[in-house]
Amino acid sequence: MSNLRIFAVNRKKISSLHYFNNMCSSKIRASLKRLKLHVLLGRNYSSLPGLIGNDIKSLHSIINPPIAKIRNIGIMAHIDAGKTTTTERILYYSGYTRSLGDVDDGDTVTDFMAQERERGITIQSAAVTFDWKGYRINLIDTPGHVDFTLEVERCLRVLDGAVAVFDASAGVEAQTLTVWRQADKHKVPRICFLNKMDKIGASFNYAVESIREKLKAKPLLLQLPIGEGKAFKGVVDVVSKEKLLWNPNSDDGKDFERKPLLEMSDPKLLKETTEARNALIEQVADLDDEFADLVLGEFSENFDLLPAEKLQTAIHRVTLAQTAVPVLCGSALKNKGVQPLLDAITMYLPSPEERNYEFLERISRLLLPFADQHIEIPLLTAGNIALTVGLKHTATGDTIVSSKSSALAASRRARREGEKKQKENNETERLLLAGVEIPEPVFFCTIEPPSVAKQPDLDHALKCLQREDPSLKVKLDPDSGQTVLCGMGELHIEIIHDRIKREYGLETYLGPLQVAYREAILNSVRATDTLDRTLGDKRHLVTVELEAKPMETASLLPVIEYAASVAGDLSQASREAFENGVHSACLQGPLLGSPVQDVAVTLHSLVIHPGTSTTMISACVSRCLQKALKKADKQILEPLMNLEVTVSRDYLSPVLADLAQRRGNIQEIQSRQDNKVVIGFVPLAETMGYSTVLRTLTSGSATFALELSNYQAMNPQDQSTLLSQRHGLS
Ligand SMILES: Nc1nc2c(ncn2[C@@H]2O[C@H](COP(=O)(O)OP(=O)(O)OP(=O)(O)O)[C@@H](O)[C@H]2O)c(=O)[nH]1
Repeated sequence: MSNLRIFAVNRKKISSLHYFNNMCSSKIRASLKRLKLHVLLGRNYSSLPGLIGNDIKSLHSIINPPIAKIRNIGIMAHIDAGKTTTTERILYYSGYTRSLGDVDDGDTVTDFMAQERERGITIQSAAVTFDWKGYRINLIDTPGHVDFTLEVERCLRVLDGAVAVFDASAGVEAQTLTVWRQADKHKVPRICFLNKMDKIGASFNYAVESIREKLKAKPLLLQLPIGEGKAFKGVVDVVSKEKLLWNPNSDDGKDFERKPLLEMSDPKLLKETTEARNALIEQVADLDDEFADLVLGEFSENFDLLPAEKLQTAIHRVTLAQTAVPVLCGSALKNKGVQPLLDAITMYLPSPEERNYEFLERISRLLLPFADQHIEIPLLTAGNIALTVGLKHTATGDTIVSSKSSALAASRRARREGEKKQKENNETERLLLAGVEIPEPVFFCTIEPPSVAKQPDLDHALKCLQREDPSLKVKLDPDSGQTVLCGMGELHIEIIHDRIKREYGLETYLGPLQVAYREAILNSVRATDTLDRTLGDKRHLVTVELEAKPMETASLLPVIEYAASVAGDLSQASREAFENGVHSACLQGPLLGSPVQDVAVTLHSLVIHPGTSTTMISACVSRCLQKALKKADKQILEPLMNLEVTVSRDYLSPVLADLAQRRGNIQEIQSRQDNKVVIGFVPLAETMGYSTVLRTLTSGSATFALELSNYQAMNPQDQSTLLSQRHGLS
């Protein structure tokens, strides 16, 4: 951090968004070389926000908009709901791009990685900055595929607000639930955009109902659709009682008219809208006391007299308090409804200062991100997103602070905050950005460089990729010495493999993909062990007696207990040595060498000869525990996935038949318009290559989502087949 100049401002409450992308310097250099502001990959870009032509002098002013005018937002959704398409429209209408990108043509701004363009999916979050009606919007497009949930989480924790995009024909889908929960965890205010209103089967009411039921959220209907499916023409603004109709002859959706609803021309729509507006007013008044006072006082006789701005301000407060979510609708693909969505982002989502962060940092080398381009900027104020370089030891999830003492103060505060976590409106609650929770990987495989001489290059590439993506784990197989990649799914590992080739020029070889199993014991066992070793002239002698027993914790962390006879006599160093030994033994179970879950270990006796090193104590404990685990009755646990397949009725039977062969357990089959949604569980081991098979079975018409549910015991027959395979017996 040598070239980092930082200062902190304590007096004033300043919000700040510390989004420092941990790009490796080589990657940054590559990006800088590519830095051309106006031409990128054949797309037609407009100038930077606020810049007139190429006037770099005005850069200072564009970098520091008033904080109240900044919106740091993310777009999140289930895969294929239309995040990238919506983002493209947003960029186009804001003037950031001069042509409309298309996911299906592979030329979008935010999906700039080669893999994203080829596969038509978002993998890495991309940040873009643009202006809309005097507001500065920093927008992050996040991936929808479950293999990349960590990427979503690392974005959510720095966002001030988010737009949740839904496919209006499907409503809430599996991955929406996951990201919604993540957004709940990081307390990110949201608005919902029901996209694909043009699609056959699109249903505004159905989608709203699913938000209410599945997300347990209170939808505030700020718009009503005018027509659905092919008949979708525009929307009604419920707050202002206006209709917004897009010119059917406009090919980019820029041309639309906003007209008040009139009794003469639209009696039915006006009646519906008035009812919807009254319901909205009542709903907001229920959630916001200040607004309730206003409504009950001045406007109780006639809600029609209530000015739109008063309602908007109250909706803003309710959105910020996360007691309800505004709902809008449209069709990004057909260029309808995106401009009002932008208005809603500026109107209802909070500015960073409303979110109570307290840091301001200044760093000497700062870059402003424009998807895969970066422009160097002199300074950055609170609430903005920037990249910085040269932070060699930081990784995704770190919070950067201004000095050691402020870090200490922050951690003290965080501890205090933990103690009074239950208290509402805790001002310090958001001071430290919560670290990202890194999910345990479920798949692994070996990776080999093209030649031994290239191993250091591979190690370097993996180190860089891991810092960007902590859900990728890399370890050495202790027996074979091979490098092992552990990831969140088949696609995740495939993409890593691809990136090593494209970004680091290394052609690597992957071994077969293996499932990350776990092991558990079924009964209590006791063991003793003695280690007696003389190293140089020093004798290390230790005897341990311990007991391992099964326990339902669903955790890889062993529960450690001390028998009353030893508890008082142990020094802190011996305790730590014992715990280290237990942890290391639990990493490698006796059946497959997989981690051991659900185990409690009790120390009954530990006799240490004076001068014995703590390493030797740990080694003895570890060996003793392994002995105990070996003696116990054992069980392999396999990852079980929640599966949701959306398939048209015609293809339901082959999909179900295939799932039966994959040891699938179907819980429910729902109807969703013309589709069937199959919900159930399937062991991860049976999902390899599922996307290809599903595509073939359904002529590409089905979609699916997988998410880790839990680890379940394998049945004895499957377990013995697996063990024979692993031990080369079949
Ligand atoms: N009918 C219709 N199709 C849409 C609409 N918006 C997007 N699509 C299509 O839906 C598909 C997925 O769109 P994307 O924008 O890539 O969705 P995404 O949510 O970014 O997907 P991931 O990045 O893979 O998570 C593409 O084929 C789009 O053309 C819409 O408003 N109406």
